[in-house]
Amino acid sequence: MSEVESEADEVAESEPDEAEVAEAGRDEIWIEKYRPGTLDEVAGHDDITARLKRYVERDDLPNLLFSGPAGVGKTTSAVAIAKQLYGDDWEQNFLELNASDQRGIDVVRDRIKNFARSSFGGHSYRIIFLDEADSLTSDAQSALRRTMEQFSSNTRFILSCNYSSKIIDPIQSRCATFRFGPIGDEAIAEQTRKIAAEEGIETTEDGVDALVYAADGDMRKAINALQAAAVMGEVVDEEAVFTITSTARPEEIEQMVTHAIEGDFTKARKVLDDLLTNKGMAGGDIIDQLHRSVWEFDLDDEAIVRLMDRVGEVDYRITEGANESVQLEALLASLSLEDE
Ligand SMILES: Nc1ncnc2c1ncn2[C@@H]1O[C@H](COP(=O)(O)OP(=O)(O)OP(=O)(O)O)[C@@H](O)[C@H]1O
Repeated sequence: MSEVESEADEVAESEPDEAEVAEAGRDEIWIEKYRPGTLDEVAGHDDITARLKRYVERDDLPNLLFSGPAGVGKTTSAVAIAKQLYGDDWEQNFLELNASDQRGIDVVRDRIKNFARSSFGGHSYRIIFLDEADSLTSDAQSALRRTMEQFSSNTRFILSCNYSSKIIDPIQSRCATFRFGPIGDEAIAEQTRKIAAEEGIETTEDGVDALVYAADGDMRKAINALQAAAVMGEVVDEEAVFTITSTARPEEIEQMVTHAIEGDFTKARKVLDDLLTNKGMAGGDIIDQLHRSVWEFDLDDEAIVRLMDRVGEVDYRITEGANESVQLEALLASLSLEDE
């Protein structure tokens, strides 16, 4: 194994988590240090923040439902609303709960009731932020709906979830829904450049592009990757970012698919093996990258259709627990056979 490979192997074994990032010599986790404090600072969701600001200005907040993928600013926006409404008192008037609390929904309900019964600082309502609301069963959601009604005079709920379709209709109809999409590339690039400048970290242009690519719309992922890469070396470049995030370069994915489509299964399998073994990538992530990149490859329409068909099938099988490398090899094998 070459030096570069063994180095890649070492760092790719596990993606650094937030605690490791903090331990690695930095005082603070950057996602917290640079969490926007106001709605104006929330990047990439101008329409949403403009509407939320109007509620705050009128001090007239309805119940809210925030839906969208991880790391795009749902919690951040809820906290910003509380900060803008309550100023220094915001922590006394804002309760953050996780609906998937290990101790069960009864504990969550009790905490909601205790918080909603009390009042603080003469405000007419307090805010309860319930994260992962879509992890509640329909029965638990029905109970939550009754609690929302019971305390509607002095409490506003902000529910956060990945999929609003998993929230029962009676709750949806009691909330104003905001769909937070993945954050745009430009907003992620701008935020990571800003943080790097404040931290005195040098980034190359291809390093920022790699952060944007690896983050795939998730600002938390981009900032964590920047911090982890900054711990690794002087300059945050493409190499550092792809290594630290266990992300394949788009060229590697293209190479793998092209070999397979040209009928050279052995070469295609070698690239796959390198991604799984040396770069420590998960099969599901390779499928995600394949899915994202297909349109950028120089393939004819028929090849794209065939590939997408296989990607859908393999994605489903991996999600259901099938062996990742068997599935990916089978995908490459079927592409290789098609050409004959
Ligand atoms: N729109 C954004 N603008 C600026 N920073 C952001 C934005 N979204 C996320 N971040 C950064 O990522 C961190 C995590 O974001 P946040 O907790 O708001 O994500 P979330 O959408 O609530 O995700 P989850 O569903 O996983 O809880 C923030 O502390 C902040 O540093």
